[in-house]
Amino acid sequence: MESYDVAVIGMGPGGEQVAGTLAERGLRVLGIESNLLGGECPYWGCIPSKMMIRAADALAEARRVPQLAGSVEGIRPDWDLVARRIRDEATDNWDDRAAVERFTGKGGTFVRGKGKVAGTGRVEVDGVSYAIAKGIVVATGTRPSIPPIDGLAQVPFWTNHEAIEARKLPASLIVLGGGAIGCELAQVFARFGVRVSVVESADHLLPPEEPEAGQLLRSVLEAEGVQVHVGVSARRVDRDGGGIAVTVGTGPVLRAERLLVATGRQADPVAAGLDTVGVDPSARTAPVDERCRVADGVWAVGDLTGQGAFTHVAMYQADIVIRDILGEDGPAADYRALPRVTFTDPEVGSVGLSEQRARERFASVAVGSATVPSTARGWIHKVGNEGLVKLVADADRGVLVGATSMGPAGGEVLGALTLAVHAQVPLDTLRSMIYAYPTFHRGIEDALRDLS
Ligand SMILES: Cc1cc2nc3c(=O)[nH]c(=O)nc-3n(C[C@H](O)[C@H](O)[C@H](O)COP(=O)(O)OP(=O)(O)OC[C@H]3O[C@@H](n4cnc5c(N)ncnc54)[C@H](O)[C@@H]3O)c2cc1C
Ligand SMILES: NC(=O)c1ccc[n+]([C@@H]2O[C@H](COP(=O)([O-])OP(=O)(O)OC[C@H]3O[C@@H](n4cnc5c(N)ncnc54)[C@H](O)[C@@H]3O)[C@@H](O)[C@H]2O)c1
Repeated sequence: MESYDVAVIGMGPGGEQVAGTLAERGLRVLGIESNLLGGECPYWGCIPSKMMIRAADALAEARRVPQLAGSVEGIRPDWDLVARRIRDEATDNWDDRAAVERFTGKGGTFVRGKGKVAGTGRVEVDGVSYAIAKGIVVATGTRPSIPPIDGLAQVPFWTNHEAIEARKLPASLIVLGGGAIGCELAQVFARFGVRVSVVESADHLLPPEEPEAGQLLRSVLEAEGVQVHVGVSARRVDRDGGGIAVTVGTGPVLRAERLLVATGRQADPVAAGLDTVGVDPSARTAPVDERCRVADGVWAVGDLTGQGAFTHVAMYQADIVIRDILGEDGPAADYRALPRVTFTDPEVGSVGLSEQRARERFASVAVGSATVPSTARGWIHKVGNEGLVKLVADADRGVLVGATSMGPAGGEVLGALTLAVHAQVPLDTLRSMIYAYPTFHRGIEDALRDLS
């Protein structure tokens, strides 16, 4: 039986980081990936979707020119340019040769296949066993979660994979799920001329975020022609000629050429063999401690851990696991100041707790907010200036425990708020600092004044 120091099962952003770094540090590392080395983020997630968003935002900015600067003749969206950029620049036509060479160049051994933990110190890849001396790291990510809606299994639909791979856009699209994927892609496709409807079962878009943000995003999308249905679930799905019909609650039947299902993700700890090292077979995610340990000699990172399905979480956890395997000191995982950004226009950035979550946790909560158009920079920006800053403080300790920054560059403004929550900067310190004029981040100062 071949033996290695470390096996990494699943080579998305989390697994790739662990495997590559440990190989560079001289360990004998076996990297196992059933699909493409790099995972969702570079091939069907963050990177190609943000390229799509970049293109859609360029169109939106061009359409704003008449209100600010004159006229732009003949804006003609051309999806072919985006589809080609995704093939040529982002995904190498979904070929991971360069990533595999990067990993083997660091000294790692790569095997393509389905891996699983087979008890302590052992992994199996498609029936072949390997002995693992120091540690097994499981980073198998998630796959789309498909809701049990009558008729859905009988019709063709897109998940993020088909949406990212699209060479040609449909004339119309129903998006099931108004979360991060649903909202980002709905806006992209609408800006390229697709008639888009979004169906979200929660009572506002982006349900984990502040309701104000979800409501504002809804009005922005509607102003761009997207039909938004919130607080209703799809009851059934049927074929409708060459397209799809979705019956929403007791209400309308939506019809479109295509359906995109973006209703969340699911992990599978048992498929990764984690039950063989003591994980409850009914667990929906891999239970990890503050060092991402699952059991003796077994770690998990990334979406599989359920600590936030973001590339930056996978990479943050990867660094913790690398240190733990190498026996190096360093801080344990701390998710209090976990930032997330939905890259719609306006961007919706948030960190830490929402007001509701904070009220569940702390006796005395203060909130303050400011709208972007009411700031000097927002007013100057004019068209496309929708947004807000909302702060949530634990009033007893006088520190921020959560914040939202929505607006143009909302994800960038979030940086200052993430630092404040992470470092527990006293509110008085935040109030006494100087905010450059006229920046979007001056909205933070206005919201601090509003805290009560
Ligand atoms: C459309 C979209 C846009 C996104 N945008 C952003 C964004 O802007 N910012 C952000 O932070 N996050 C974004 N995300 C989320 C981000 O892609 C994920 O959080 C990240 O990829 C998770 O990394 P991971 O390493 O946990 O798993 P994954 O990237 O899911 O990788 C897991 C890998 O494991 C492999 N695998 C699974 N089972 C096995 C097995 N048994 N054996 C071998 N290999 C296996 C899979 O093939 C896969 O390659 C986006 C996601 C999507 C879908
Ligand atoms: N910018 C980013 O960082 C970014 C972008 C895209 C995705 N992601 C990550 O990928 C994950 C998956 O994205 P997602 O959008 O699929 O999941 P999500 O959990 O963010 O959103 C899914 C949405 O679908 C809704 N929903 C569930 N069942 C439904 C049904 N039957 N009918 C109507 N609505 C239903 C949920 O209420 C939820 O709002 C995200 O949670 C996020 O962590 C991140």
